[in-house]
Amino acid sequence: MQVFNTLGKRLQSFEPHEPNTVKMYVCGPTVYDEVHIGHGRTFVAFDAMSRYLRVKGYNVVRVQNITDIDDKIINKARELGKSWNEVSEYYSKSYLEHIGALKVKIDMHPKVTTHIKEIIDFVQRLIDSGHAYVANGSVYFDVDTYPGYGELSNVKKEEWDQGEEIVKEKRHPYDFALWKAYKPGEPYWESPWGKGRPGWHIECSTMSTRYLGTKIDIHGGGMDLVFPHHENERAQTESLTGSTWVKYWMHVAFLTIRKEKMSKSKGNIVPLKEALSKYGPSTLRYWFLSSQYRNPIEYSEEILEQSSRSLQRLKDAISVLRKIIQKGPAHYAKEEDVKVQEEIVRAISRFDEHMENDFDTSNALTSIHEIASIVFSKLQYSEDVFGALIALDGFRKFNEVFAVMDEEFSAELDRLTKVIDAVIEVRNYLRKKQMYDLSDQIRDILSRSGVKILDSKEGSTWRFQ
Ligand SMILES: Nc1ncnc2c1ncn2[C@@H]1O[C@H](COP(=O)(O)OP(=O)(O)OP(=O)(O)O)[C@@H](O)[C@H]1O
Ligand SMILES: [Zn+2]
Repeated sequence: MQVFNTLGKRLQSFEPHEPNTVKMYVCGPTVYDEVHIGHGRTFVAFDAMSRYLRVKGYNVVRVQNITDIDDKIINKARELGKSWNEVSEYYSKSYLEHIGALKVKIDMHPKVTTHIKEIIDFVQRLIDSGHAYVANGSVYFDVDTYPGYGELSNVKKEEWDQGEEIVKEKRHPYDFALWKAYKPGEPYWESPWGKGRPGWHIECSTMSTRYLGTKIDIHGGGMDLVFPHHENERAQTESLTGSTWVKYWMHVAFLTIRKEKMSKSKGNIVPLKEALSKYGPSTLRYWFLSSQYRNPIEYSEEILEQSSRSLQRLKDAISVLRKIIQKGPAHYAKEEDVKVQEEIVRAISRFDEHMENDFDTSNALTSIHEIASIVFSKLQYSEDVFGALIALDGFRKFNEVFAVMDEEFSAELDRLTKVIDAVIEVRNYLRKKQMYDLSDQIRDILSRSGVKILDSKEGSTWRFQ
């Protein structure tokens, strides 16, 4: 499998440190506003990667932090006249709820404020090893002590002035804060350097090494994090451990709105909770994954409606397949059927090939639509049960990665389908006996439960509305 490494900007073959385990750390949100669909895009991208890796047999451990103390949280609390922790607690709860509703599986959500001791310890070790220095109660990382600085982002340190308020106390303008000295009115923790709070970058180095050890396989986030955040994380961590920290640096392109990055600070967000209630998790995931993660996506209502229709087409194909299978029994496949079966198998292996190519969910999805086309143009008429079983398996595999049709593959649904089929059979009998009052009543009852019956001369079929 090939993955694109931001470090070196090239495709590399994927070989995790340990043969069966993938350790993944994704930078989570700063919780001062609602989680939005831009976050959704990035978090779902890593979710699909994890799911695919799990299908391949890896044990994936995903850690994603919550930044629950930061300038932006403090400012928001001031604006609202609330305490900083009221703000961060409210938004982190909302974040966890909605990212869960989006079916993003994260194993651990460590928060900065419950890891202050570990952060202080990390900073102290950087000071002890000569990579950091104390100035006026703050601690800065001495960038000149890490020769690899700039390799990840290709940004020259000399060209970067962090724009800190008190630059004078830094040895170089490009040094960055590991620990910020207390300012009146701000939250603080006690430390060997006096009262203060952690800088932004140090939290991810600390929490990642705390839970995943000193070597991780995938570290990622949105593209905006390459510089300075990940460049700084890398410098601190590798200075401390003395060895390569991350094997693959992976970054997701932006979700944009009116061609601009969607972000809390720009005030142009579509909250995830709104999008979830309007479109549901599956349509959102489908849209996010219909582009490869390194290509930007532009938000519009039309694109979501179109995604919903495309997804429905896949679900309709599954209904056709289920009917063919239920109808059975399997007959000996004709030559034509075998050709169709082979076509389906080829489409399924193309799905894999695209996923193996840097998680190209976009082309992988195209292969799945090819199967749907085969269902509608061929299987529907040939009613070849073997072909239908192969195709259904392809859809199942697709869903294990995309998680957009979970209802279609639940055991519950299997049972429900059988019950509805039985009711339809009774109704067909009633219609044959011209007992239309009763059969109409059944149709109305089913319709109220979201089951739409389609009558034709040959009999009746049904689908979920
Ligand atoms: N529009 C977006 N598209 C893709 N990923 C995004 C987008 N916005 C944020 N992310 C990613 O989500 C994670 C959390 O980001 P963060 O909390 O900084 O969000 P934000 O809205 O950009 O906030 P801010 O405006 O304060 O920077 C990061 O990995 C970030 O790269
Ligand atoms: Zn981070």
